[in-house]
Amino acid sequence: MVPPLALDIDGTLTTPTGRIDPRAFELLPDWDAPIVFATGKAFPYPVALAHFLGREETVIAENGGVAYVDGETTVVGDPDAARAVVEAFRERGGEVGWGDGDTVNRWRETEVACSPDADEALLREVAAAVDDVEVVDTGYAYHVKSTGVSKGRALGVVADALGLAADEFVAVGDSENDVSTFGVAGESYAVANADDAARGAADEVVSEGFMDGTASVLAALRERAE
Ligand SMILES: O=C(O)COP(=O)(O)O
Ligand SMILES: [Mg+2]
Repeated sequence: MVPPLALDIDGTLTTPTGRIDPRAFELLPDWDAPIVFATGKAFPYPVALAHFLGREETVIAENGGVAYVDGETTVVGDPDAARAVVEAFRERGGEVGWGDGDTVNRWRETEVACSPDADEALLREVAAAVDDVEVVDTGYAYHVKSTGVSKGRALGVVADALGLAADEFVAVGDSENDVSTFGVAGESYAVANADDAARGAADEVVSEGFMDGTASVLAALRERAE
């Protein structure tokens, strides 16, 4: 039996230019165990990915702020604190940086994401003045979120609902926001493009990056299960 998977999206299932790697559509639809898509992106993104892969919509979004499994949504964190930080950041001249429509934050319920081009030093300075809020850098965004909210904690909730333990999952990821997942999963892999935090937390750093790395982990898990 192949193991259940907790898969990060950006940097893990994508190409270096941010597209979903087409191999996701070959490898994931028939994976014969639960897959949890665990992302920093807003709720609709992993739901759409699961939907178009023909998988159960079992997802963790917003770095653990939102979890969805078996039709049940769990929302944790203090969006008002995150929004207050970003408001103060704006008042001091900071820009969230996604342009006019801002689809990055439009459906975000528990945190606020700022563009990688945003003024990191100013954002961190403003956030440091507010209790229980932190800034997490995924390489794709600076997330202003409640401390204590994490993908790893959400994986516990989701696993429980599936009748599994979090340590039955194999996790693959690439950044700081995957460290908590790596901490609770039974086995964890950082792809080669991973940041130092993810590399340090993973059981293994694979030699290939992005979907090349993830595909090699999946192939090894499949082989082991045969
Ligand atoms: O939304 C981000 O910043 C990164 O998303 P990810 O957690 O899927 O890598
Ligand atoms: Mg990622």
